[in-house]
Amino acid sequence: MQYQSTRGSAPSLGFEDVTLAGLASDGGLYLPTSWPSFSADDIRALGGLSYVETAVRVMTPFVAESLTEEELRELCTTAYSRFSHQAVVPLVQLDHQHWLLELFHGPTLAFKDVALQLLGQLFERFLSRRDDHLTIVGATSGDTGSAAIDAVAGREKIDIFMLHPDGRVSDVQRRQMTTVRAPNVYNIAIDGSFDDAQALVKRMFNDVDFSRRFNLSAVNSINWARLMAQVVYYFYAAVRLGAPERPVAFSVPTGNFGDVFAGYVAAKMGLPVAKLIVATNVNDILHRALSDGDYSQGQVVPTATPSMDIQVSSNFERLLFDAGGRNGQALADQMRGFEASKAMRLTNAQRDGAAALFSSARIDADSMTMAMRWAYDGSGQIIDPHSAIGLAAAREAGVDASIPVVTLATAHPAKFRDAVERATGTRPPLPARVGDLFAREESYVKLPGTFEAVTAYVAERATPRA
Ligand SMILES: Cc1ncc(COP(=O)(O)O)c(C=O)c1O
Ligand SMILES: N[C@@H](CCOP(=O)(O)O)C(=O)O
Repeated sequence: MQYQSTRGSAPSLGFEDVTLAGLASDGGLYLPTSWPSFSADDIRALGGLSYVETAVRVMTPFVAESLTEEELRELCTTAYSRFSHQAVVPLVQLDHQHWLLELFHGPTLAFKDVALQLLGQLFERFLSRRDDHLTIVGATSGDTGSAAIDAVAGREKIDIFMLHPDGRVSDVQRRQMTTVRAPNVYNIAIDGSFDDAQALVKRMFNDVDFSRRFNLSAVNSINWARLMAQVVYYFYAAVRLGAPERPVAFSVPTGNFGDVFAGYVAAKMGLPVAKLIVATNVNDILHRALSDGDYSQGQVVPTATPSMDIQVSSNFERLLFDAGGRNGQALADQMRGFEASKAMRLTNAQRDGAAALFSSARIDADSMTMAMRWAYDGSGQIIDPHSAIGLAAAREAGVDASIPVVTLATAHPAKFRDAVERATGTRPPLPARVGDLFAREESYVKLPGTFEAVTAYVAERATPRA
C-alpha cells in the first residue's frame, strides 16, 4: 500500500515512512492511493472476534509492507492491554434505536487512546529499525495531549512538545498532561486558541530546515496512522449491530474531523454505513461547510466542550481531496486560498461527494444539556458534554427507525465534571487510575503564541539530527 499527499507534490511513501513523517512535505495530508475493499463475507467473518483480532483484520491491508500480521497483532495486543474494559470499546444501548460506543476506557479516558496507544507502539517499532530520533510537536484542545504524552512518555528516541491553549482546557485535561514527569515531555501553554496552536505546529512542519533538523513527527490526526486505528471501531460496532446485513448510522462529535473521517474510510472499505452525522458545537465551520458549502473560519467561542472548540478542521482536507476527485494540484490551490483569506467555498463535486454520506448539525448549550439529561433520566447513563453533542445530533437526525444509530462517546464524564454536574446534578468521581491527579505537581511553561517563541523553546531542548 502506497500513500499520496492531498496536495499532489510530495513523494508517495509506504506506511512506515508515512507514520514517521506525520505531515507530507508539500503541506498536505497522506491518504492511501486506493481504499482496501472488504466484501460482505469479510465483514461477516469479523463477527465474534475480539477487538484486537478485529483490529488486525481491518488494519492489515494498510500496513502489510511494513509489518507482518504477527507483528501487528503483537503491537495491538500491547496497545489495548491497558484498556480497563474487556471489550476495549463497549456498546451501550440507550433505547430501541440509540447506542453509545464508549471509547474512553483507555489510560487517559478519551477516544484518543485507541489510536495513540497503538501509535506509541508503532513509533517504537519503526525507530528500533533505524538509528534515528523523533521530535513530536503537537497541538491539543485537551485530549490528544494527554493521550499522546501517555503513549510516548519515557521513550528514549522521542521528545514530545505539546501545545495547548492556555486556560481553555478543563482542569482534569490540563493536569493529565502537566503532571506527567518524564525527561522527554514538554508542555507548553500558549496564549491563543487551539487553532493558533495547530497553525504553529503546521508552520513548524512547513519550515523545511527546522523540520529536517529535528526530524519532526506528528501525533495529531494529521498523522494517517491515527485515523487508521480509529477505522477499526466502526467495523467492531457495526458488526455487533448486524452488519453486513444491516446498515448502521454513526453520530460523531466533531472538531478536527479525524474521528468522523475514519468512519468515511470504513464506508469506503465496504462497511454498510447509512449515515455519518457530523455534530459540532457553536464553533460550526463544519456544519456550515457540509450544509451550505461555506468553509469560512469564524472566531473560536469557548464552550463546555473545549475539545471541539475548533474552527479549522485539519482532516476536512482529506475529505475534500477524496470526495472531490483526488486532484492534488487543484486542492493545493484551494487550500492556499483558504490559508490566505480564511474562507473558501466547496466545489460542487466536493459537496456532492460529501452529501452522499454526511449530514451535520450544530448543537447549542441547551440541546447539549438536554441530551445529557435524556441519557441520565432515561437509562442512568452519565455522559460527557462532547458525547452529548453527538447524541443530540443523533436524535435530531431523523434516521429511519429500522437503522441503529451509534453515538461515539468520546470522553469519560469525569474529565468534564463541572459541566456534567451542572446538567445532571451528579458529579462523576475520578476513576481510580487518575484518582490522585489533583495531588500531583504540575510542570509547564507559558509562551506567547508566536512562531519565534515556540521554535526557540523547542530548538533549545530537542535533539537535533546527527
Ligand atoms: C472528547 C472529544 N470529542 C470530540 C473530539 C473531536 O474529534 P475530532 O477532532 O477527531 O473531530 C475531540 C478532539 O479531537 C475530543 O477530545
Ligand atoms: N480535540 C483535539 C484537537 C486535536 O485533534 P487531533 O485529533 O487532530 O489530535 C484534542 O483533544 O486535542
